Amino acid sequence: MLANHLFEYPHEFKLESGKTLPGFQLAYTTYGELNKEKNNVVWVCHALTANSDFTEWWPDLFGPGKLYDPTKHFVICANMLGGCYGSTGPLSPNPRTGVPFFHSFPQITNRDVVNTFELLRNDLGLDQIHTILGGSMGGQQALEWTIEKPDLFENLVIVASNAKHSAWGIAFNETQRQAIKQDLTWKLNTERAGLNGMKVARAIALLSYRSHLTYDLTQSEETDEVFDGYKASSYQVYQGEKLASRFNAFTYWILSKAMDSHNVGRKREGIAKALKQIKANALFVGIDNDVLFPVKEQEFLAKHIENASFHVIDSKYGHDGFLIEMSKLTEKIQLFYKQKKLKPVLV
Ligand SMILES: CC(=O)SCCNC(=O)CCNC(=O)[C@H](O)C(C)(C)COP(=O)(O)OP(=O)(O)OC[C@H]1O[C@@H](n2cnc3c(N)ncnc32)[C@H](O)[C@@H]1OP(=O)(O)O
Ligand SMILES: N[C@@H](CCO)C(=O)O
Repeated sequence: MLANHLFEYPHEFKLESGKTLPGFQLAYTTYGELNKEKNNVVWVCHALTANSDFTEWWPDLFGPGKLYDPTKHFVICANMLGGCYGSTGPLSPNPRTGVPFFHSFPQITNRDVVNTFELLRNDLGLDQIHTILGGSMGGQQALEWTIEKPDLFENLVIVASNAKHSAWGIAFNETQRQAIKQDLTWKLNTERAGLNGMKVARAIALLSYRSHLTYDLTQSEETDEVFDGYKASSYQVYQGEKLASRFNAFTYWILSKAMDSHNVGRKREGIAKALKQIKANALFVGIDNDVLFPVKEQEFLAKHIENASFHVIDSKYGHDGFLIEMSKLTEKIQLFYKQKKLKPVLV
């Protein structure tokens, strides 16, 4: 029932920057079947390093008997443009030259990513979306889309995200890109260029994805006798290695820049006016201890959107709690449907 597909867009695609891509492809995953009324669509937007297989990184939400059940819903998620899981990105061959884009891949924004989703949606003939869900960068994209197409979405669920990427978030991303830049291989046009720098970038990022409390609870030494070779140190190294086995520095660079450029108010006369466009019933969930997308950012969103609720998940994990606190997140979404008297389950 879980199926992978490819959408090819063979025409020139204009980016927000004014630059163009000579077409693109999106690799996407679906789970379940579209019903006759075409009203059972659940669209998921993935975060920075995740992929279109939502059952891998949000396993508790999707499956038979779960909140989003493939016997009732048609769940879809596309790998974002610029990524490295099958959609067009910096390692894809540039049809204009026949060799991978590498450093020549143009800068993209969340709005560009959403425009590719919109082309896919049209191609599939989906003219209503029951619920769109996204966390972190995926939440930024879900928000962009519900602003751009207010009549398309019935419900919007956003976790640990924001209306505009914060100065703090940009500073973290820039520091990570500086680490990539320091890697002497970064200038090369090879798949592994900048990979050691990216390992450091991931280690830096982890400091913003977790919290003081997380490290305290999971990486503290058990004895007073240690004076080198700390658990916290090997954890940082390991996390860099782990990402390097499934990602590349070009995509890391492009997507972190896309995140930095996130501002729903751009060319829409400001954030407040942009958020007023949203017609969907909205749920914003913040994660306690999230230093990267602090709960005040989700509270702000809820305040500026009609029909919005705001909840906080108590967590010791910080930002990554949006991927880890599955049962608490499921409860919040169930409650949202119940309070709004909405039917999450369609038959
Ligand atoms: C569910 C998935 O991970 S799907 C895989 C793709 N992931 C995605 O697409 C979404 C993004 N995912 C993520 O960001 C992360 O996977 C999270 C947030 C979901 C979970 O993070 P994790 O890194 O798995 O958890 P955590 O921080 O507890 O680290 C555990 C790993 O660190 C290792 N580790 C823990 N402490 C130490 C230490 N002191 N020194 C070295 N290694 C350590 C563990 O052995 C474990 O290794 P493993 O992942 O190879 O089993
Ligand atoms: N752990 C998340 C963090 C960004 O939200 C990821 O790697 O995508």
